[in-house]
Amino acid sequence: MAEQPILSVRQLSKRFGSGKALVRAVDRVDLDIASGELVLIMGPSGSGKTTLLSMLGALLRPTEGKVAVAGREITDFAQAQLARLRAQQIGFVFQAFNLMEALSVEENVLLPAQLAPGGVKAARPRAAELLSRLGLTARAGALPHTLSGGEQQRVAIARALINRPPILLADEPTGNLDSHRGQEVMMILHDIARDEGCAVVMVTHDPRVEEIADRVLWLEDGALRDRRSDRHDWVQDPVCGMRVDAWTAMVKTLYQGQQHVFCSERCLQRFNEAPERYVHND
Ligand SMILES: Nc1ncnc2c1ncn2[C@@H]1O[C@H](COP(=O)(O)OP(=O)(O)OP(=O)(O)O)[C@@H](O)[C@H]1O
Repeated sequence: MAEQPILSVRQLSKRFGSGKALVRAVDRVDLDIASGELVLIMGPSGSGKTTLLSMLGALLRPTEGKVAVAGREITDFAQAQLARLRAQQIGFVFQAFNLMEALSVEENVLLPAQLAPGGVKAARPRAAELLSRLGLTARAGALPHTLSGGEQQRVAIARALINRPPILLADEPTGNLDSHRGQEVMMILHDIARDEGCAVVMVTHDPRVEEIADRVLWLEDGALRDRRSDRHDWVQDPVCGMRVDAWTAMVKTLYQGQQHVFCSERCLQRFNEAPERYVHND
């Protein structure tokens, strides 16, 4: 990576609990993210994705290791410094849109600008530009509950970008959206990464997003690896017959000592109802 990474972590670890209850949620992760890059973090449930993202966004202090934003180490920052850093350098988009219900769309978008040097007034043209870009101009005065899920998530994206942060962190941003709206939100994030030079790091379970990502990282048991360099391990879903990558599949079960992999929870449920229908011991 020729340029200095906008976000860099070294030997980053987070442990919860102790003794028998010790959880190594993130375990000695090294990672460099460049400006304008769209990076996906995927992995099974409970593998440490949210914990890693929270440390990347200075929302959670690591147990060990270092985090640097634009070459500046933030590990020893006091709470007030971290709050300023988050307000100015990092935008967050979550699965739950977390909009303020009593505020209009535009007021929601402008909220983080209160913490920016120019304040809300200076940010108004930027808010108008973002609302236009995200197709929300006509809804600027509306209250969030009158918007569709996809529109609400677009408001959350505009809010995350109001202070022109060089880093945008998104945790399951399409988790509450149908596939069409989800795809739309993904393309917006992709375009923003490209046009604004913003690094986008996204946690997702959605394999369709892989196509638009620059890098796909796989987190398992707290450890990270580059998934595209790994080979695929194609197997057949025993219920529907679909080709599934056993290496990355989320839905698996053990039956008679053998692992079976499924395309969805629905197929697993059907399998569990009558496994003997799908497993042939010949
Ligand atoms: N505050 C906490 N206290 C104790 N354990 C925690 C805490 N936060 C997370 N963990 C544990 O750390 C591990 C990683 O959790 P994390 O939420 O980061 O996983 P994830 O990959 O984001 O999961 P999912 O895809 O289900 O959201 C889990 O075993 C979880 O139970």
